[in-house]
Amino acid sequence: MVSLTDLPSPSTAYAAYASISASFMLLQTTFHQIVPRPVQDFLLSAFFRIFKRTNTSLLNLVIDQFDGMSRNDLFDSFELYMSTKTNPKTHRLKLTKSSKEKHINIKLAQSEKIMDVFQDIEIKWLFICEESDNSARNSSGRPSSKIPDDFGNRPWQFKTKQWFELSFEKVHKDVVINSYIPYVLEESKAIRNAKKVVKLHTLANNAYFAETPAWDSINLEHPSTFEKLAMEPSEKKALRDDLDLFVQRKEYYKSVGRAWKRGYLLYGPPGTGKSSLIAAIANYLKFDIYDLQLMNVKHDSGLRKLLLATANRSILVIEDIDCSVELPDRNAKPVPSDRHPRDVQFSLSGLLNFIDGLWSSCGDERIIIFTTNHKDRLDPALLRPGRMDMHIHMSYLTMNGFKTLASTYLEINHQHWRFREIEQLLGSVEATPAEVAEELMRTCDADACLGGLVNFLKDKKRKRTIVESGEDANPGAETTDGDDTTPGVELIPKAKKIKTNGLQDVFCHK
Ligand SMILES: Nc1ncnc2c1ncn2[C@@H]1O[C@H](COP(=O)(O)OP(=O)(O)OP(=O)(O)O)[C@@H](O)[C@H]1O
Repeated sequence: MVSLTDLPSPSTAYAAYASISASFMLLQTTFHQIVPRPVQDFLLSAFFRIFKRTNTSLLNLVIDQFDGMSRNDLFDSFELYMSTKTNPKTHRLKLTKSSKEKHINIKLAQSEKIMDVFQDIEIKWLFICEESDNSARNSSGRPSSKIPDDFGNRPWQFKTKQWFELSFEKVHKDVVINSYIPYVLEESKAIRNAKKVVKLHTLANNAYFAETPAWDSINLEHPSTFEKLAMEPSEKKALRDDLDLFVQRKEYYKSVGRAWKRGYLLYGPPGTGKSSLIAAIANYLKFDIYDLQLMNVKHDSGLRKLLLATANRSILVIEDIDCSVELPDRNAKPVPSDRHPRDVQFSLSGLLNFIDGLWSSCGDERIIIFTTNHKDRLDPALLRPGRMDMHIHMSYLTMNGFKTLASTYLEINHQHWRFREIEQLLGSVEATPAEVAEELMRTCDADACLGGLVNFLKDKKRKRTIVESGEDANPGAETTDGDDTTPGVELIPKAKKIKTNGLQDVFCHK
């Protein structure tokens, strides 16, 4: 216990106070004499900032780049979001772009601050990046351990620790955590989606010989969009609405106990836009395409591995399902490999069951598209209700479809004096959008193109009349396999068309 006699006398206390005051005044004078005025201002403002921060009602949230050894999703999302929030007060930005990326990435530079406002709450963002050299090295000058450190860096790299600091009034803590952060995550998802480069995955070159074929990928640079597709507007709208509903229904699919997948069957003559529609869907949803050429797959096991290697939010396309491979009957036993020309050892039922079952339940947001030129030749198993959710008929060109092409190819967005005649011809002759598009590309002169199209359609009509009346359309001409895009193909049976390159032919611009 402290007694009164232990306390310093008033004169001792006064002497101590006088001595501290004198030292303080001496320090202050020295500070003013040696430290330049701008540095003084900076130190004082820093002092007051720290003082203010620790004594007011501000709350700081720290979002590290790494959570232990794994990346922190929040950091990546926030980084993306911040790139759209730069303003004239921003002093320094970092720009990056890898060879595979189309867009330039904008990031904040060290110590940059950004002010964001959400529901009238001011939120200040600060980006901090700290680097320090890694000292523990082996004899070759490299660090001994190969395990990434807690910043996720390989040990021979500089340690870089990056984080965001958000500061705002403490009273808004709940709004920021429960509303603002989910909002930032949603926004960054949309930004990521907009930046996403859609890919086309095809079987690797050695797929046919490999026991376990693999996917190769390239950027899908097909410019097809719903707007440019020559289709009936009502059909386009129905399909787009269906896609919109599908991607929004994660919880619904879960609640009804179904895999989150959707199947579309596109059927119609060659050149009516089935591949273009697939590209338009991929561009619209930003889903990658997996183009599965069944001809290049030998066994059920290889097929399963390929399907399991596909990612979520993707479209699995099997083109020309009726003729791309001789699928054995669904109830038949596999054909012995020594008797089958292609060693095919998988069945249509195996493929369908796997797609319906395991494959689709292993992932989310899967779309599967089959295409065919001959719906009537399809195995009934494919047409069974519930298997393909929508059957989309890609038909010969209608007047509405033609107007879309005229707008896209010739920029004619109003009535043209040739339209009446073209409408009459399209009503009596079957022309594919591919054929008409070809005519519309012949010159830059719209009148000349439409005149050429009229002649083309009249010629087609004449040939068709001759074929129907049993006369020889091209007297003297040699009989050839011909181009099966002519509507006459429906009247004269042709040999089965075997596709070799599928979507690759259409999509890869060399
Ligand atoms: N409906 C359409 N709208 C706009 N362009 C089309 C349409 N159909 C065809 N085209 C044009 O014709 C070209 C070939 O069409 P596409 O390959 O999409 O037809 P397809 O039905 O898939 O043919 P195939 O059955 O031979 O694969 C496209 O690149 C496009 O320029």
